[in-house]
Amino acid sequence: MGKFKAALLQTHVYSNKGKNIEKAVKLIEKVSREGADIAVFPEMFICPYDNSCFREYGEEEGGSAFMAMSKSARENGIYVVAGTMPELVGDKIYNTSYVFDRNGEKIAKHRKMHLFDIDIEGGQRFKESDTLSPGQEVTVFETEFCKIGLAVCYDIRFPELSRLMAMEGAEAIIIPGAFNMTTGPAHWELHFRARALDNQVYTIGVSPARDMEASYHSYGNSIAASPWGNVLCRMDEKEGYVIQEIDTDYVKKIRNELPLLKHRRADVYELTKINK
Ligand SMILES: NC(=O)CCC(=O)C(=O)O
Repeated sequence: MGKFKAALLQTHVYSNKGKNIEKAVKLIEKVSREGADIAVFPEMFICPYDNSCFREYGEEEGGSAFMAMSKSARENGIYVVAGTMPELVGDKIYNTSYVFDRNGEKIAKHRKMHLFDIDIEGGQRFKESDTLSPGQEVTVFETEFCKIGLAVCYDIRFPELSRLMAMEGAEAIIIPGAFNMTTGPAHWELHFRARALDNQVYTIGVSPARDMEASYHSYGNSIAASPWGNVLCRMDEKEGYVIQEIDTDYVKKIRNELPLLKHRRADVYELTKINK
């Protein structure tokens, strides 16, 4: 089974958590009827992307958003990559993405590893580390189509992480994200194409729609790039969705024709995970 359809769901994030969940459930139903195999939501799809909101909107694993996504995956027989939500663990908050299979079972969980702390003169400033803690795990999950890597937004800027996922067998990498109006126009597409090209994988990035009333202005532009480095689809800033076909046979073809991963000089350099 080499082909699957991924729905990139560029949702508007309301200040009402329940409304965001309700809308997500309806969207899952809609795209599954339209033939999608995997529904992908954006970073913080149930919560405004604002440090002052993360604790209030957050939940422990198994909370209301988690359960709604699991139930909806099961009822519609579709994989759900539940964007991210603030995960509460004691005093800590993680920016966490859960993946549910067609039976509604949680099959993966990625806590954003690289915290988004930037301060660009005249542009975007954000300090996730004021409220969030970093994850420690590289995340790759199995589907009947292929192995898929999972990371969150700023994680895409660290090529080692995508390379580790490719080395663990990922043929696609899914990234719920929320770039902004300073770095988005400059780097968003470039990163998705670069990680796709250097690892010969599909990359899929899903953002919230832009809301100029919000404190953080998401770039939008949800995107999929091919293992050849081409853009397959790219949205604008508005709410909506795209269903994109992914063909894992094409990954194998590109890797056979241009065997970059085989040509690595493992005798000269290496990349290893540190198990603490
Ligand atoms: N939410 C994020 O991690 C934003 C990352 C971002 O905008 C970037 O430039 O990187």
